Amino acid sequence: MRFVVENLRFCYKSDKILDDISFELKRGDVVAILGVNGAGKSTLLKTIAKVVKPKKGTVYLGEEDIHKLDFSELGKKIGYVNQKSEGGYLNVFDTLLLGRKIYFKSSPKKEDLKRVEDILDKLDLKNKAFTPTNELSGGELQKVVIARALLQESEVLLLDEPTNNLDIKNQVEVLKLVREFSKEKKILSILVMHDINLALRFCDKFIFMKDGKIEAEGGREIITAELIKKIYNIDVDICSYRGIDVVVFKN
Ligand SMILES: Nc1ncnc2c1ncn2[C@@H]1O[C@H](COP(=O)(O)OP(=O)(O)OP(=O)(O)O)[C@@H](O)[C@H]1O
Repeated sequence: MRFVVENLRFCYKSDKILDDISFELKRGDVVAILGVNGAGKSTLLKTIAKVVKPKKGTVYLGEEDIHKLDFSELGKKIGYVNQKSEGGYLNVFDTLLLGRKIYFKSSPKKEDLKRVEDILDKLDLKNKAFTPTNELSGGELQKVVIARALLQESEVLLLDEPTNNLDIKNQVEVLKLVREFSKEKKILSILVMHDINLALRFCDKFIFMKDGKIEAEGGREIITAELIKKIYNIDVDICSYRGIDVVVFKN
């Protein structure tokens, strides 16, 4: 199953924010979208998720133009977590159960409850299960909204800066889980990220944006000191530590 973004263009009033964005990805891939502040990364996710309407272009999932689907159909195909989440009066358990709502009618099945319990355990949130989400810390809330999106098991998962607010252990836990879900359930995960080293550890494919356009895309072989200089205007070395590529900035 192919996921194809074709000639997307988006403007805020007269400002062109996305210009002729095209790429093709496949299910099971974990993809990082990288680039400087203001490059258009969040706008690209919003345009794919139909939060904003493109001026031009199409997004296909298989043969289907996903922008022609209504919102409930779209929800089954695309999960989207934006940069800023707000808590509410529902507790963590019920909030997570909402992620399973498309799989049951009036009451949840045993399987749905089990899925929620498992993810609470994996993300170390068991002790917060009955806490209203508006009483969580920023990082705890971030984990809950990502967990809810994972439980939805949509075909494409869009996460805008998923490790924002998270300490280093939770950054690793969340990205591990996103990767596990993507591989097990053949979900295409597209993540806006700033930390290139985390992206290198957890993603298979990289899309670098600059001024609303794609500057480079591909596997880890595209991440070179030249590309980093071109995108961020900083000098780096790319080293290998225990077989892992690491980007280190030079003084
Ligand atoms: N609601 C809006 N109205 C007008 N312009 C906007 C709006 N939202 C974003 N923009 C502009 O669109 C451009 C792209 O913003 P976007 O949030 O997509 O960038 P980004 O690459 O995700 O940045 P960051 O890394 O800082 O989150 C920026 O120049 C921003 O000022």
